[in-house]
Amino acid sequence: MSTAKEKKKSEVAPPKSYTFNGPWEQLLEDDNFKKVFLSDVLENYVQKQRWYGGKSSKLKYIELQEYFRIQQREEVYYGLLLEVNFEEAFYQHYFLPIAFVSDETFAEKDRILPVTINGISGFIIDAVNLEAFRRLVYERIITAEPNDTTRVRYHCSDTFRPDPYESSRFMGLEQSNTSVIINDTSVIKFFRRIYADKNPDYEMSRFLSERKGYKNTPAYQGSLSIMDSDNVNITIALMQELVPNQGDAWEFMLRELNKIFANLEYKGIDIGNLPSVEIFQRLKIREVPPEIIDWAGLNIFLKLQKLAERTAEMHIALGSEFEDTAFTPEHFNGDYEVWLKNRLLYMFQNRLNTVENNLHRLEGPALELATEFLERKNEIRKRFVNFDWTKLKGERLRVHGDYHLGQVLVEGDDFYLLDFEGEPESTIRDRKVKQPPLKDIAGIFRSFHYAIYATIFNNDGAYPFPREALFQAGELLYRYFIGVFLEKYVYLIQEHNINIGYSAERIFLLKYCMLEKAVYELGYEMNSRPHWAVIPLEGIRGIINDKN
Ligand SMILES: Nc1ncnc2c1ncn2[C@@H]1O[C@H](COP(=O)(O)OP(=O)(O)O)[C@@H](O)[C@H]1O
Ligand SMILES: O=P(O)(O)O[C@H]1O[C@H](CO)[C@@H](O[C@H]2O[C@H](CO)[C@@H](O)[C@H](O)[C@H]2O)[C@H](O)[C@H]1O
Repeated sequence: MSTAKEKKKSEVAPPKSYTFNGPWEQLLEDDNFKKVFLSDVLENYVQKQRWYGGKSSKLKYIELQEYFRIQQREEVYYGLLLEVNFEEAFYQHYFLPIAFVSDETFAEKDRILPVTINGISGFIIDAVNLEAFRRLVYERIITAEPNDTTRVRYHCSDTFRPDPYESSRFMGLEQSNTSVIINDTSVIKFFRRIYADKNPDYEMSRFLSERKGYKNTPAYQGSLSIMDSDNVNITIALMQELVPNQGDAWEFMLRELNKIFANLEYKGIDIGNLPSVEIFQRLKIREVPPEIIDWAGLNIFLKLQKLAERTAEMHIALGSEFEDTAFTPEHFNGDYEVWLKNRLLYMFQNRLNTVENNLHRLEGPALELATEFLERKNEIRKRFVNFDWTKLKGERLRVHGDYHLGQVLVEGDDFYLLDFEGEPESTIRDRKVKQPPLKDIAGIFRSFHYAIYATIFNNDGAYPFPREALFQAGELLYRYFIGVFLEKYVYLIQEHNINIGYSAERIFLLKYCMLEKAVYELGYEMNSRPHWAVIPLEGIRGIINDKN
């Protein structure tokens, strides 16, 4: 491994190419190559990648944490685990598979460094671009030995009946990892940001689909992991069934909401006269007033019930384990309370700081709300401190952890739940802590609220009503959405003896987790799309103004 001292940057100009007089299979044993490769060459490359998560920090230097061979017979690629160190005194790990290609047509994308190896000129590129690499990984997974104990481990699920390799292509969607589609039936997701542990997406996918037979997530088919020098199992790639779909539930919800808001004019609805309902009141569809059904249509409520059903089934599966301690349910206790409060107070402080430092980037209602957020900081902090485990009787389970409409695929009238990696900001250990399942419910409710506000903001002027009236209609609709969802969800959860507490406990946890999520979102938006910060700020105000 090269040292930080060796890597003091930018004293020499970046090399234009590298010559190695040995075979490709020995390239990474050449210290000089590593020095050149890890210099500005890789730094410049990495910082341009979509999957690079350090864009708001200052890169100091890159070290090669581990490397391993991804190999089948004579065909060899390298998997690199890069440690990216930042000026701000933290680091992140990334996975980069590399290949050597001499034919330029294979190196149209993601060229990292021109090299000459044993007299043959070519390029080092990101291997994911090569069909041969994707094929090799697929074939190694489907032919994996049942109990692979080698350092580079491939695993194939007993429940998977693979076909021989035929084709592969990039998923081509906006994402933080890199997914490729194999044979139009499987998806291999190469994790880019790597954590020194089993990835929760792998753990949850395998647990839910292989062990519990939960049908509404893509079936686990296999994986690639490595044992690092400390004997820790690190997930590198996850292979799952490709679920045919018509897009995600976020896009679906935005389309539905646009129709619902357009109906206000089209159906001549008097917003001030629409019947109201208590927030968190459970509602069967027949209890939703006819005026609301007439306005929003029955279909959206049927869809919400279906989503509630699939969500409840996920939690029922997650709450039904009695052997594997990574998944067995637990009760609230003092340790959890201390962990939770520490984490949330730290996050809250970080948000205050971010908002204070970025007030100048906000204007109009966002600025007003952000100022109110800062003024009411003690009130919000008190809400986070107000958590007393001795009053809570429900269970904690492994949960989705970052449940929102963008993590749900729509397939006909049904839904598939995806991406169990957890909140990008949390540490890997925190993501595996058992939480009240209502944390996920709070996540999806925040997403309903987001979708309602995004519809109003994105379609400025499209609905001929004052903005305040649209907010009023939106808040009302939100109450009916969550009422219908809650009724179905709580009914199913209780029918399967998962203890999420009595009504007062449930409402306390929902509000607590919704405030947590909205404060989390405020940081996410300030960092990635400040013009959306107004949405979580509205959410925070709504939650703290509700005194019950
Ligand atoms: N198994 C799958 N079947 C169909 N589409 C999928 C599957 N896995 C992912 N997708 C699509 O790819 C997108 C990104 O996947 P996701 O797992 O959320 O990636 P990332 O963790 O990199 O953000 C999803 O929103 C979904 O549209
Ligand atoms: O999907 P990711 O794991 O990357 O989640 C992050 O990005 C999400 C945005 O893509 C962000 O979600 C927030 O915006 C959504 C609309 O774009 C909304 O549906 C969610 O409710 C809201 O939280 C998520 O918080 C973040 O972790």
